[in-house]
Amino acid sequence: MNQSKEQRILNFVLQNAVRGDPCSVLDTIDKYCSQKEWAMNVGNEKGLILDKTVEEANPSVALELGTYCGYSAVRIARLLKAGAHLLTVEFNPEFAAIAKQMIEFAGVQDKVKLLEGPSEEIIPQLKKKYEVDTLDFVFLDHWKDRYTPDTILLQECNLLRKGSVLLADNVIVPGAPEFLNYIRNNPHFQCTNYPSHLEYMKVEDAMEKAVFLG
Ligand SMILES: O=C(NC/C=C/[C@H]1OC[C@H](O)[C@@H]1O)c1cc([N+](=O)[O-])cc(O)c1O
Ligand SMILES: [Mg+2]
Repeated sequence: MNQSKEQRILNFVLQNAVRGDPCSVLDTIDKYCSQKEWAMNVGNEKGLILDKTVEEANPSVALELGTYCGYSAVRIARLLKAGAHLLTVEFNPEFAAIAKQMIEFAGVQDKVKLLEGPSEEIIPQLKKKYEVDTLDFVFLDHWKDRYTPDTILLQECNLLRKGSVLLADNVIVPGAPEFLNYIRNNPHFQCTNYPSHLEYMKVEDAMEKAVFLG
């Protein structure tokens, strides 16, 4: 049975990146996906916006929705302080298996917990099953029509505190118009838009930051 694109990306990393070096893993994925096969990693341009947002938030507990191959999980985990950790949620078992290997190769496995399943099932389990109090940072990069319901669910589950930072990828392409409408008209969030480009393409995209005001 021939390999998936995601398996080809992982193999390219295993053969060309430096084990235990997160930056080399990120650069190698970006090289493959810009030169050989496009893939939906956040990429280096939007990745720099993600880096700055994570550094500013300096989270103890971070959540990512939509792991895919683990590119942004590695990107976030490499910036976390000692004792901080990232919970990342992936619904697709094939992607989760690839991401697990990517995270381990990068050497950030001690900072990352990969949770397999639908976000709407996992979010309500975070407090009791995964011992989360509140989330300091949330990266939304999963199904675009889940951004709004999952943001509402995070609030209903009391997982946000005053100052929690949400960052959403792809608010232009593929687009999350209903999320933008929800979050920008919600008085409990302070929003900032970061224009950028779709990963590996000359297509406009943007990220939206939303700080929970409590
Ligand atoms: O669908 C996108 N992301 C949704 C990811 C979906 C995955 O996460 C949840 C589910 O397991 C699925 O495997 C996406 C699509 C494009 N795109 O250009 O098509 C670009 C991006 O950055 C994206 O995050
Ligand atoms: Mg994305």
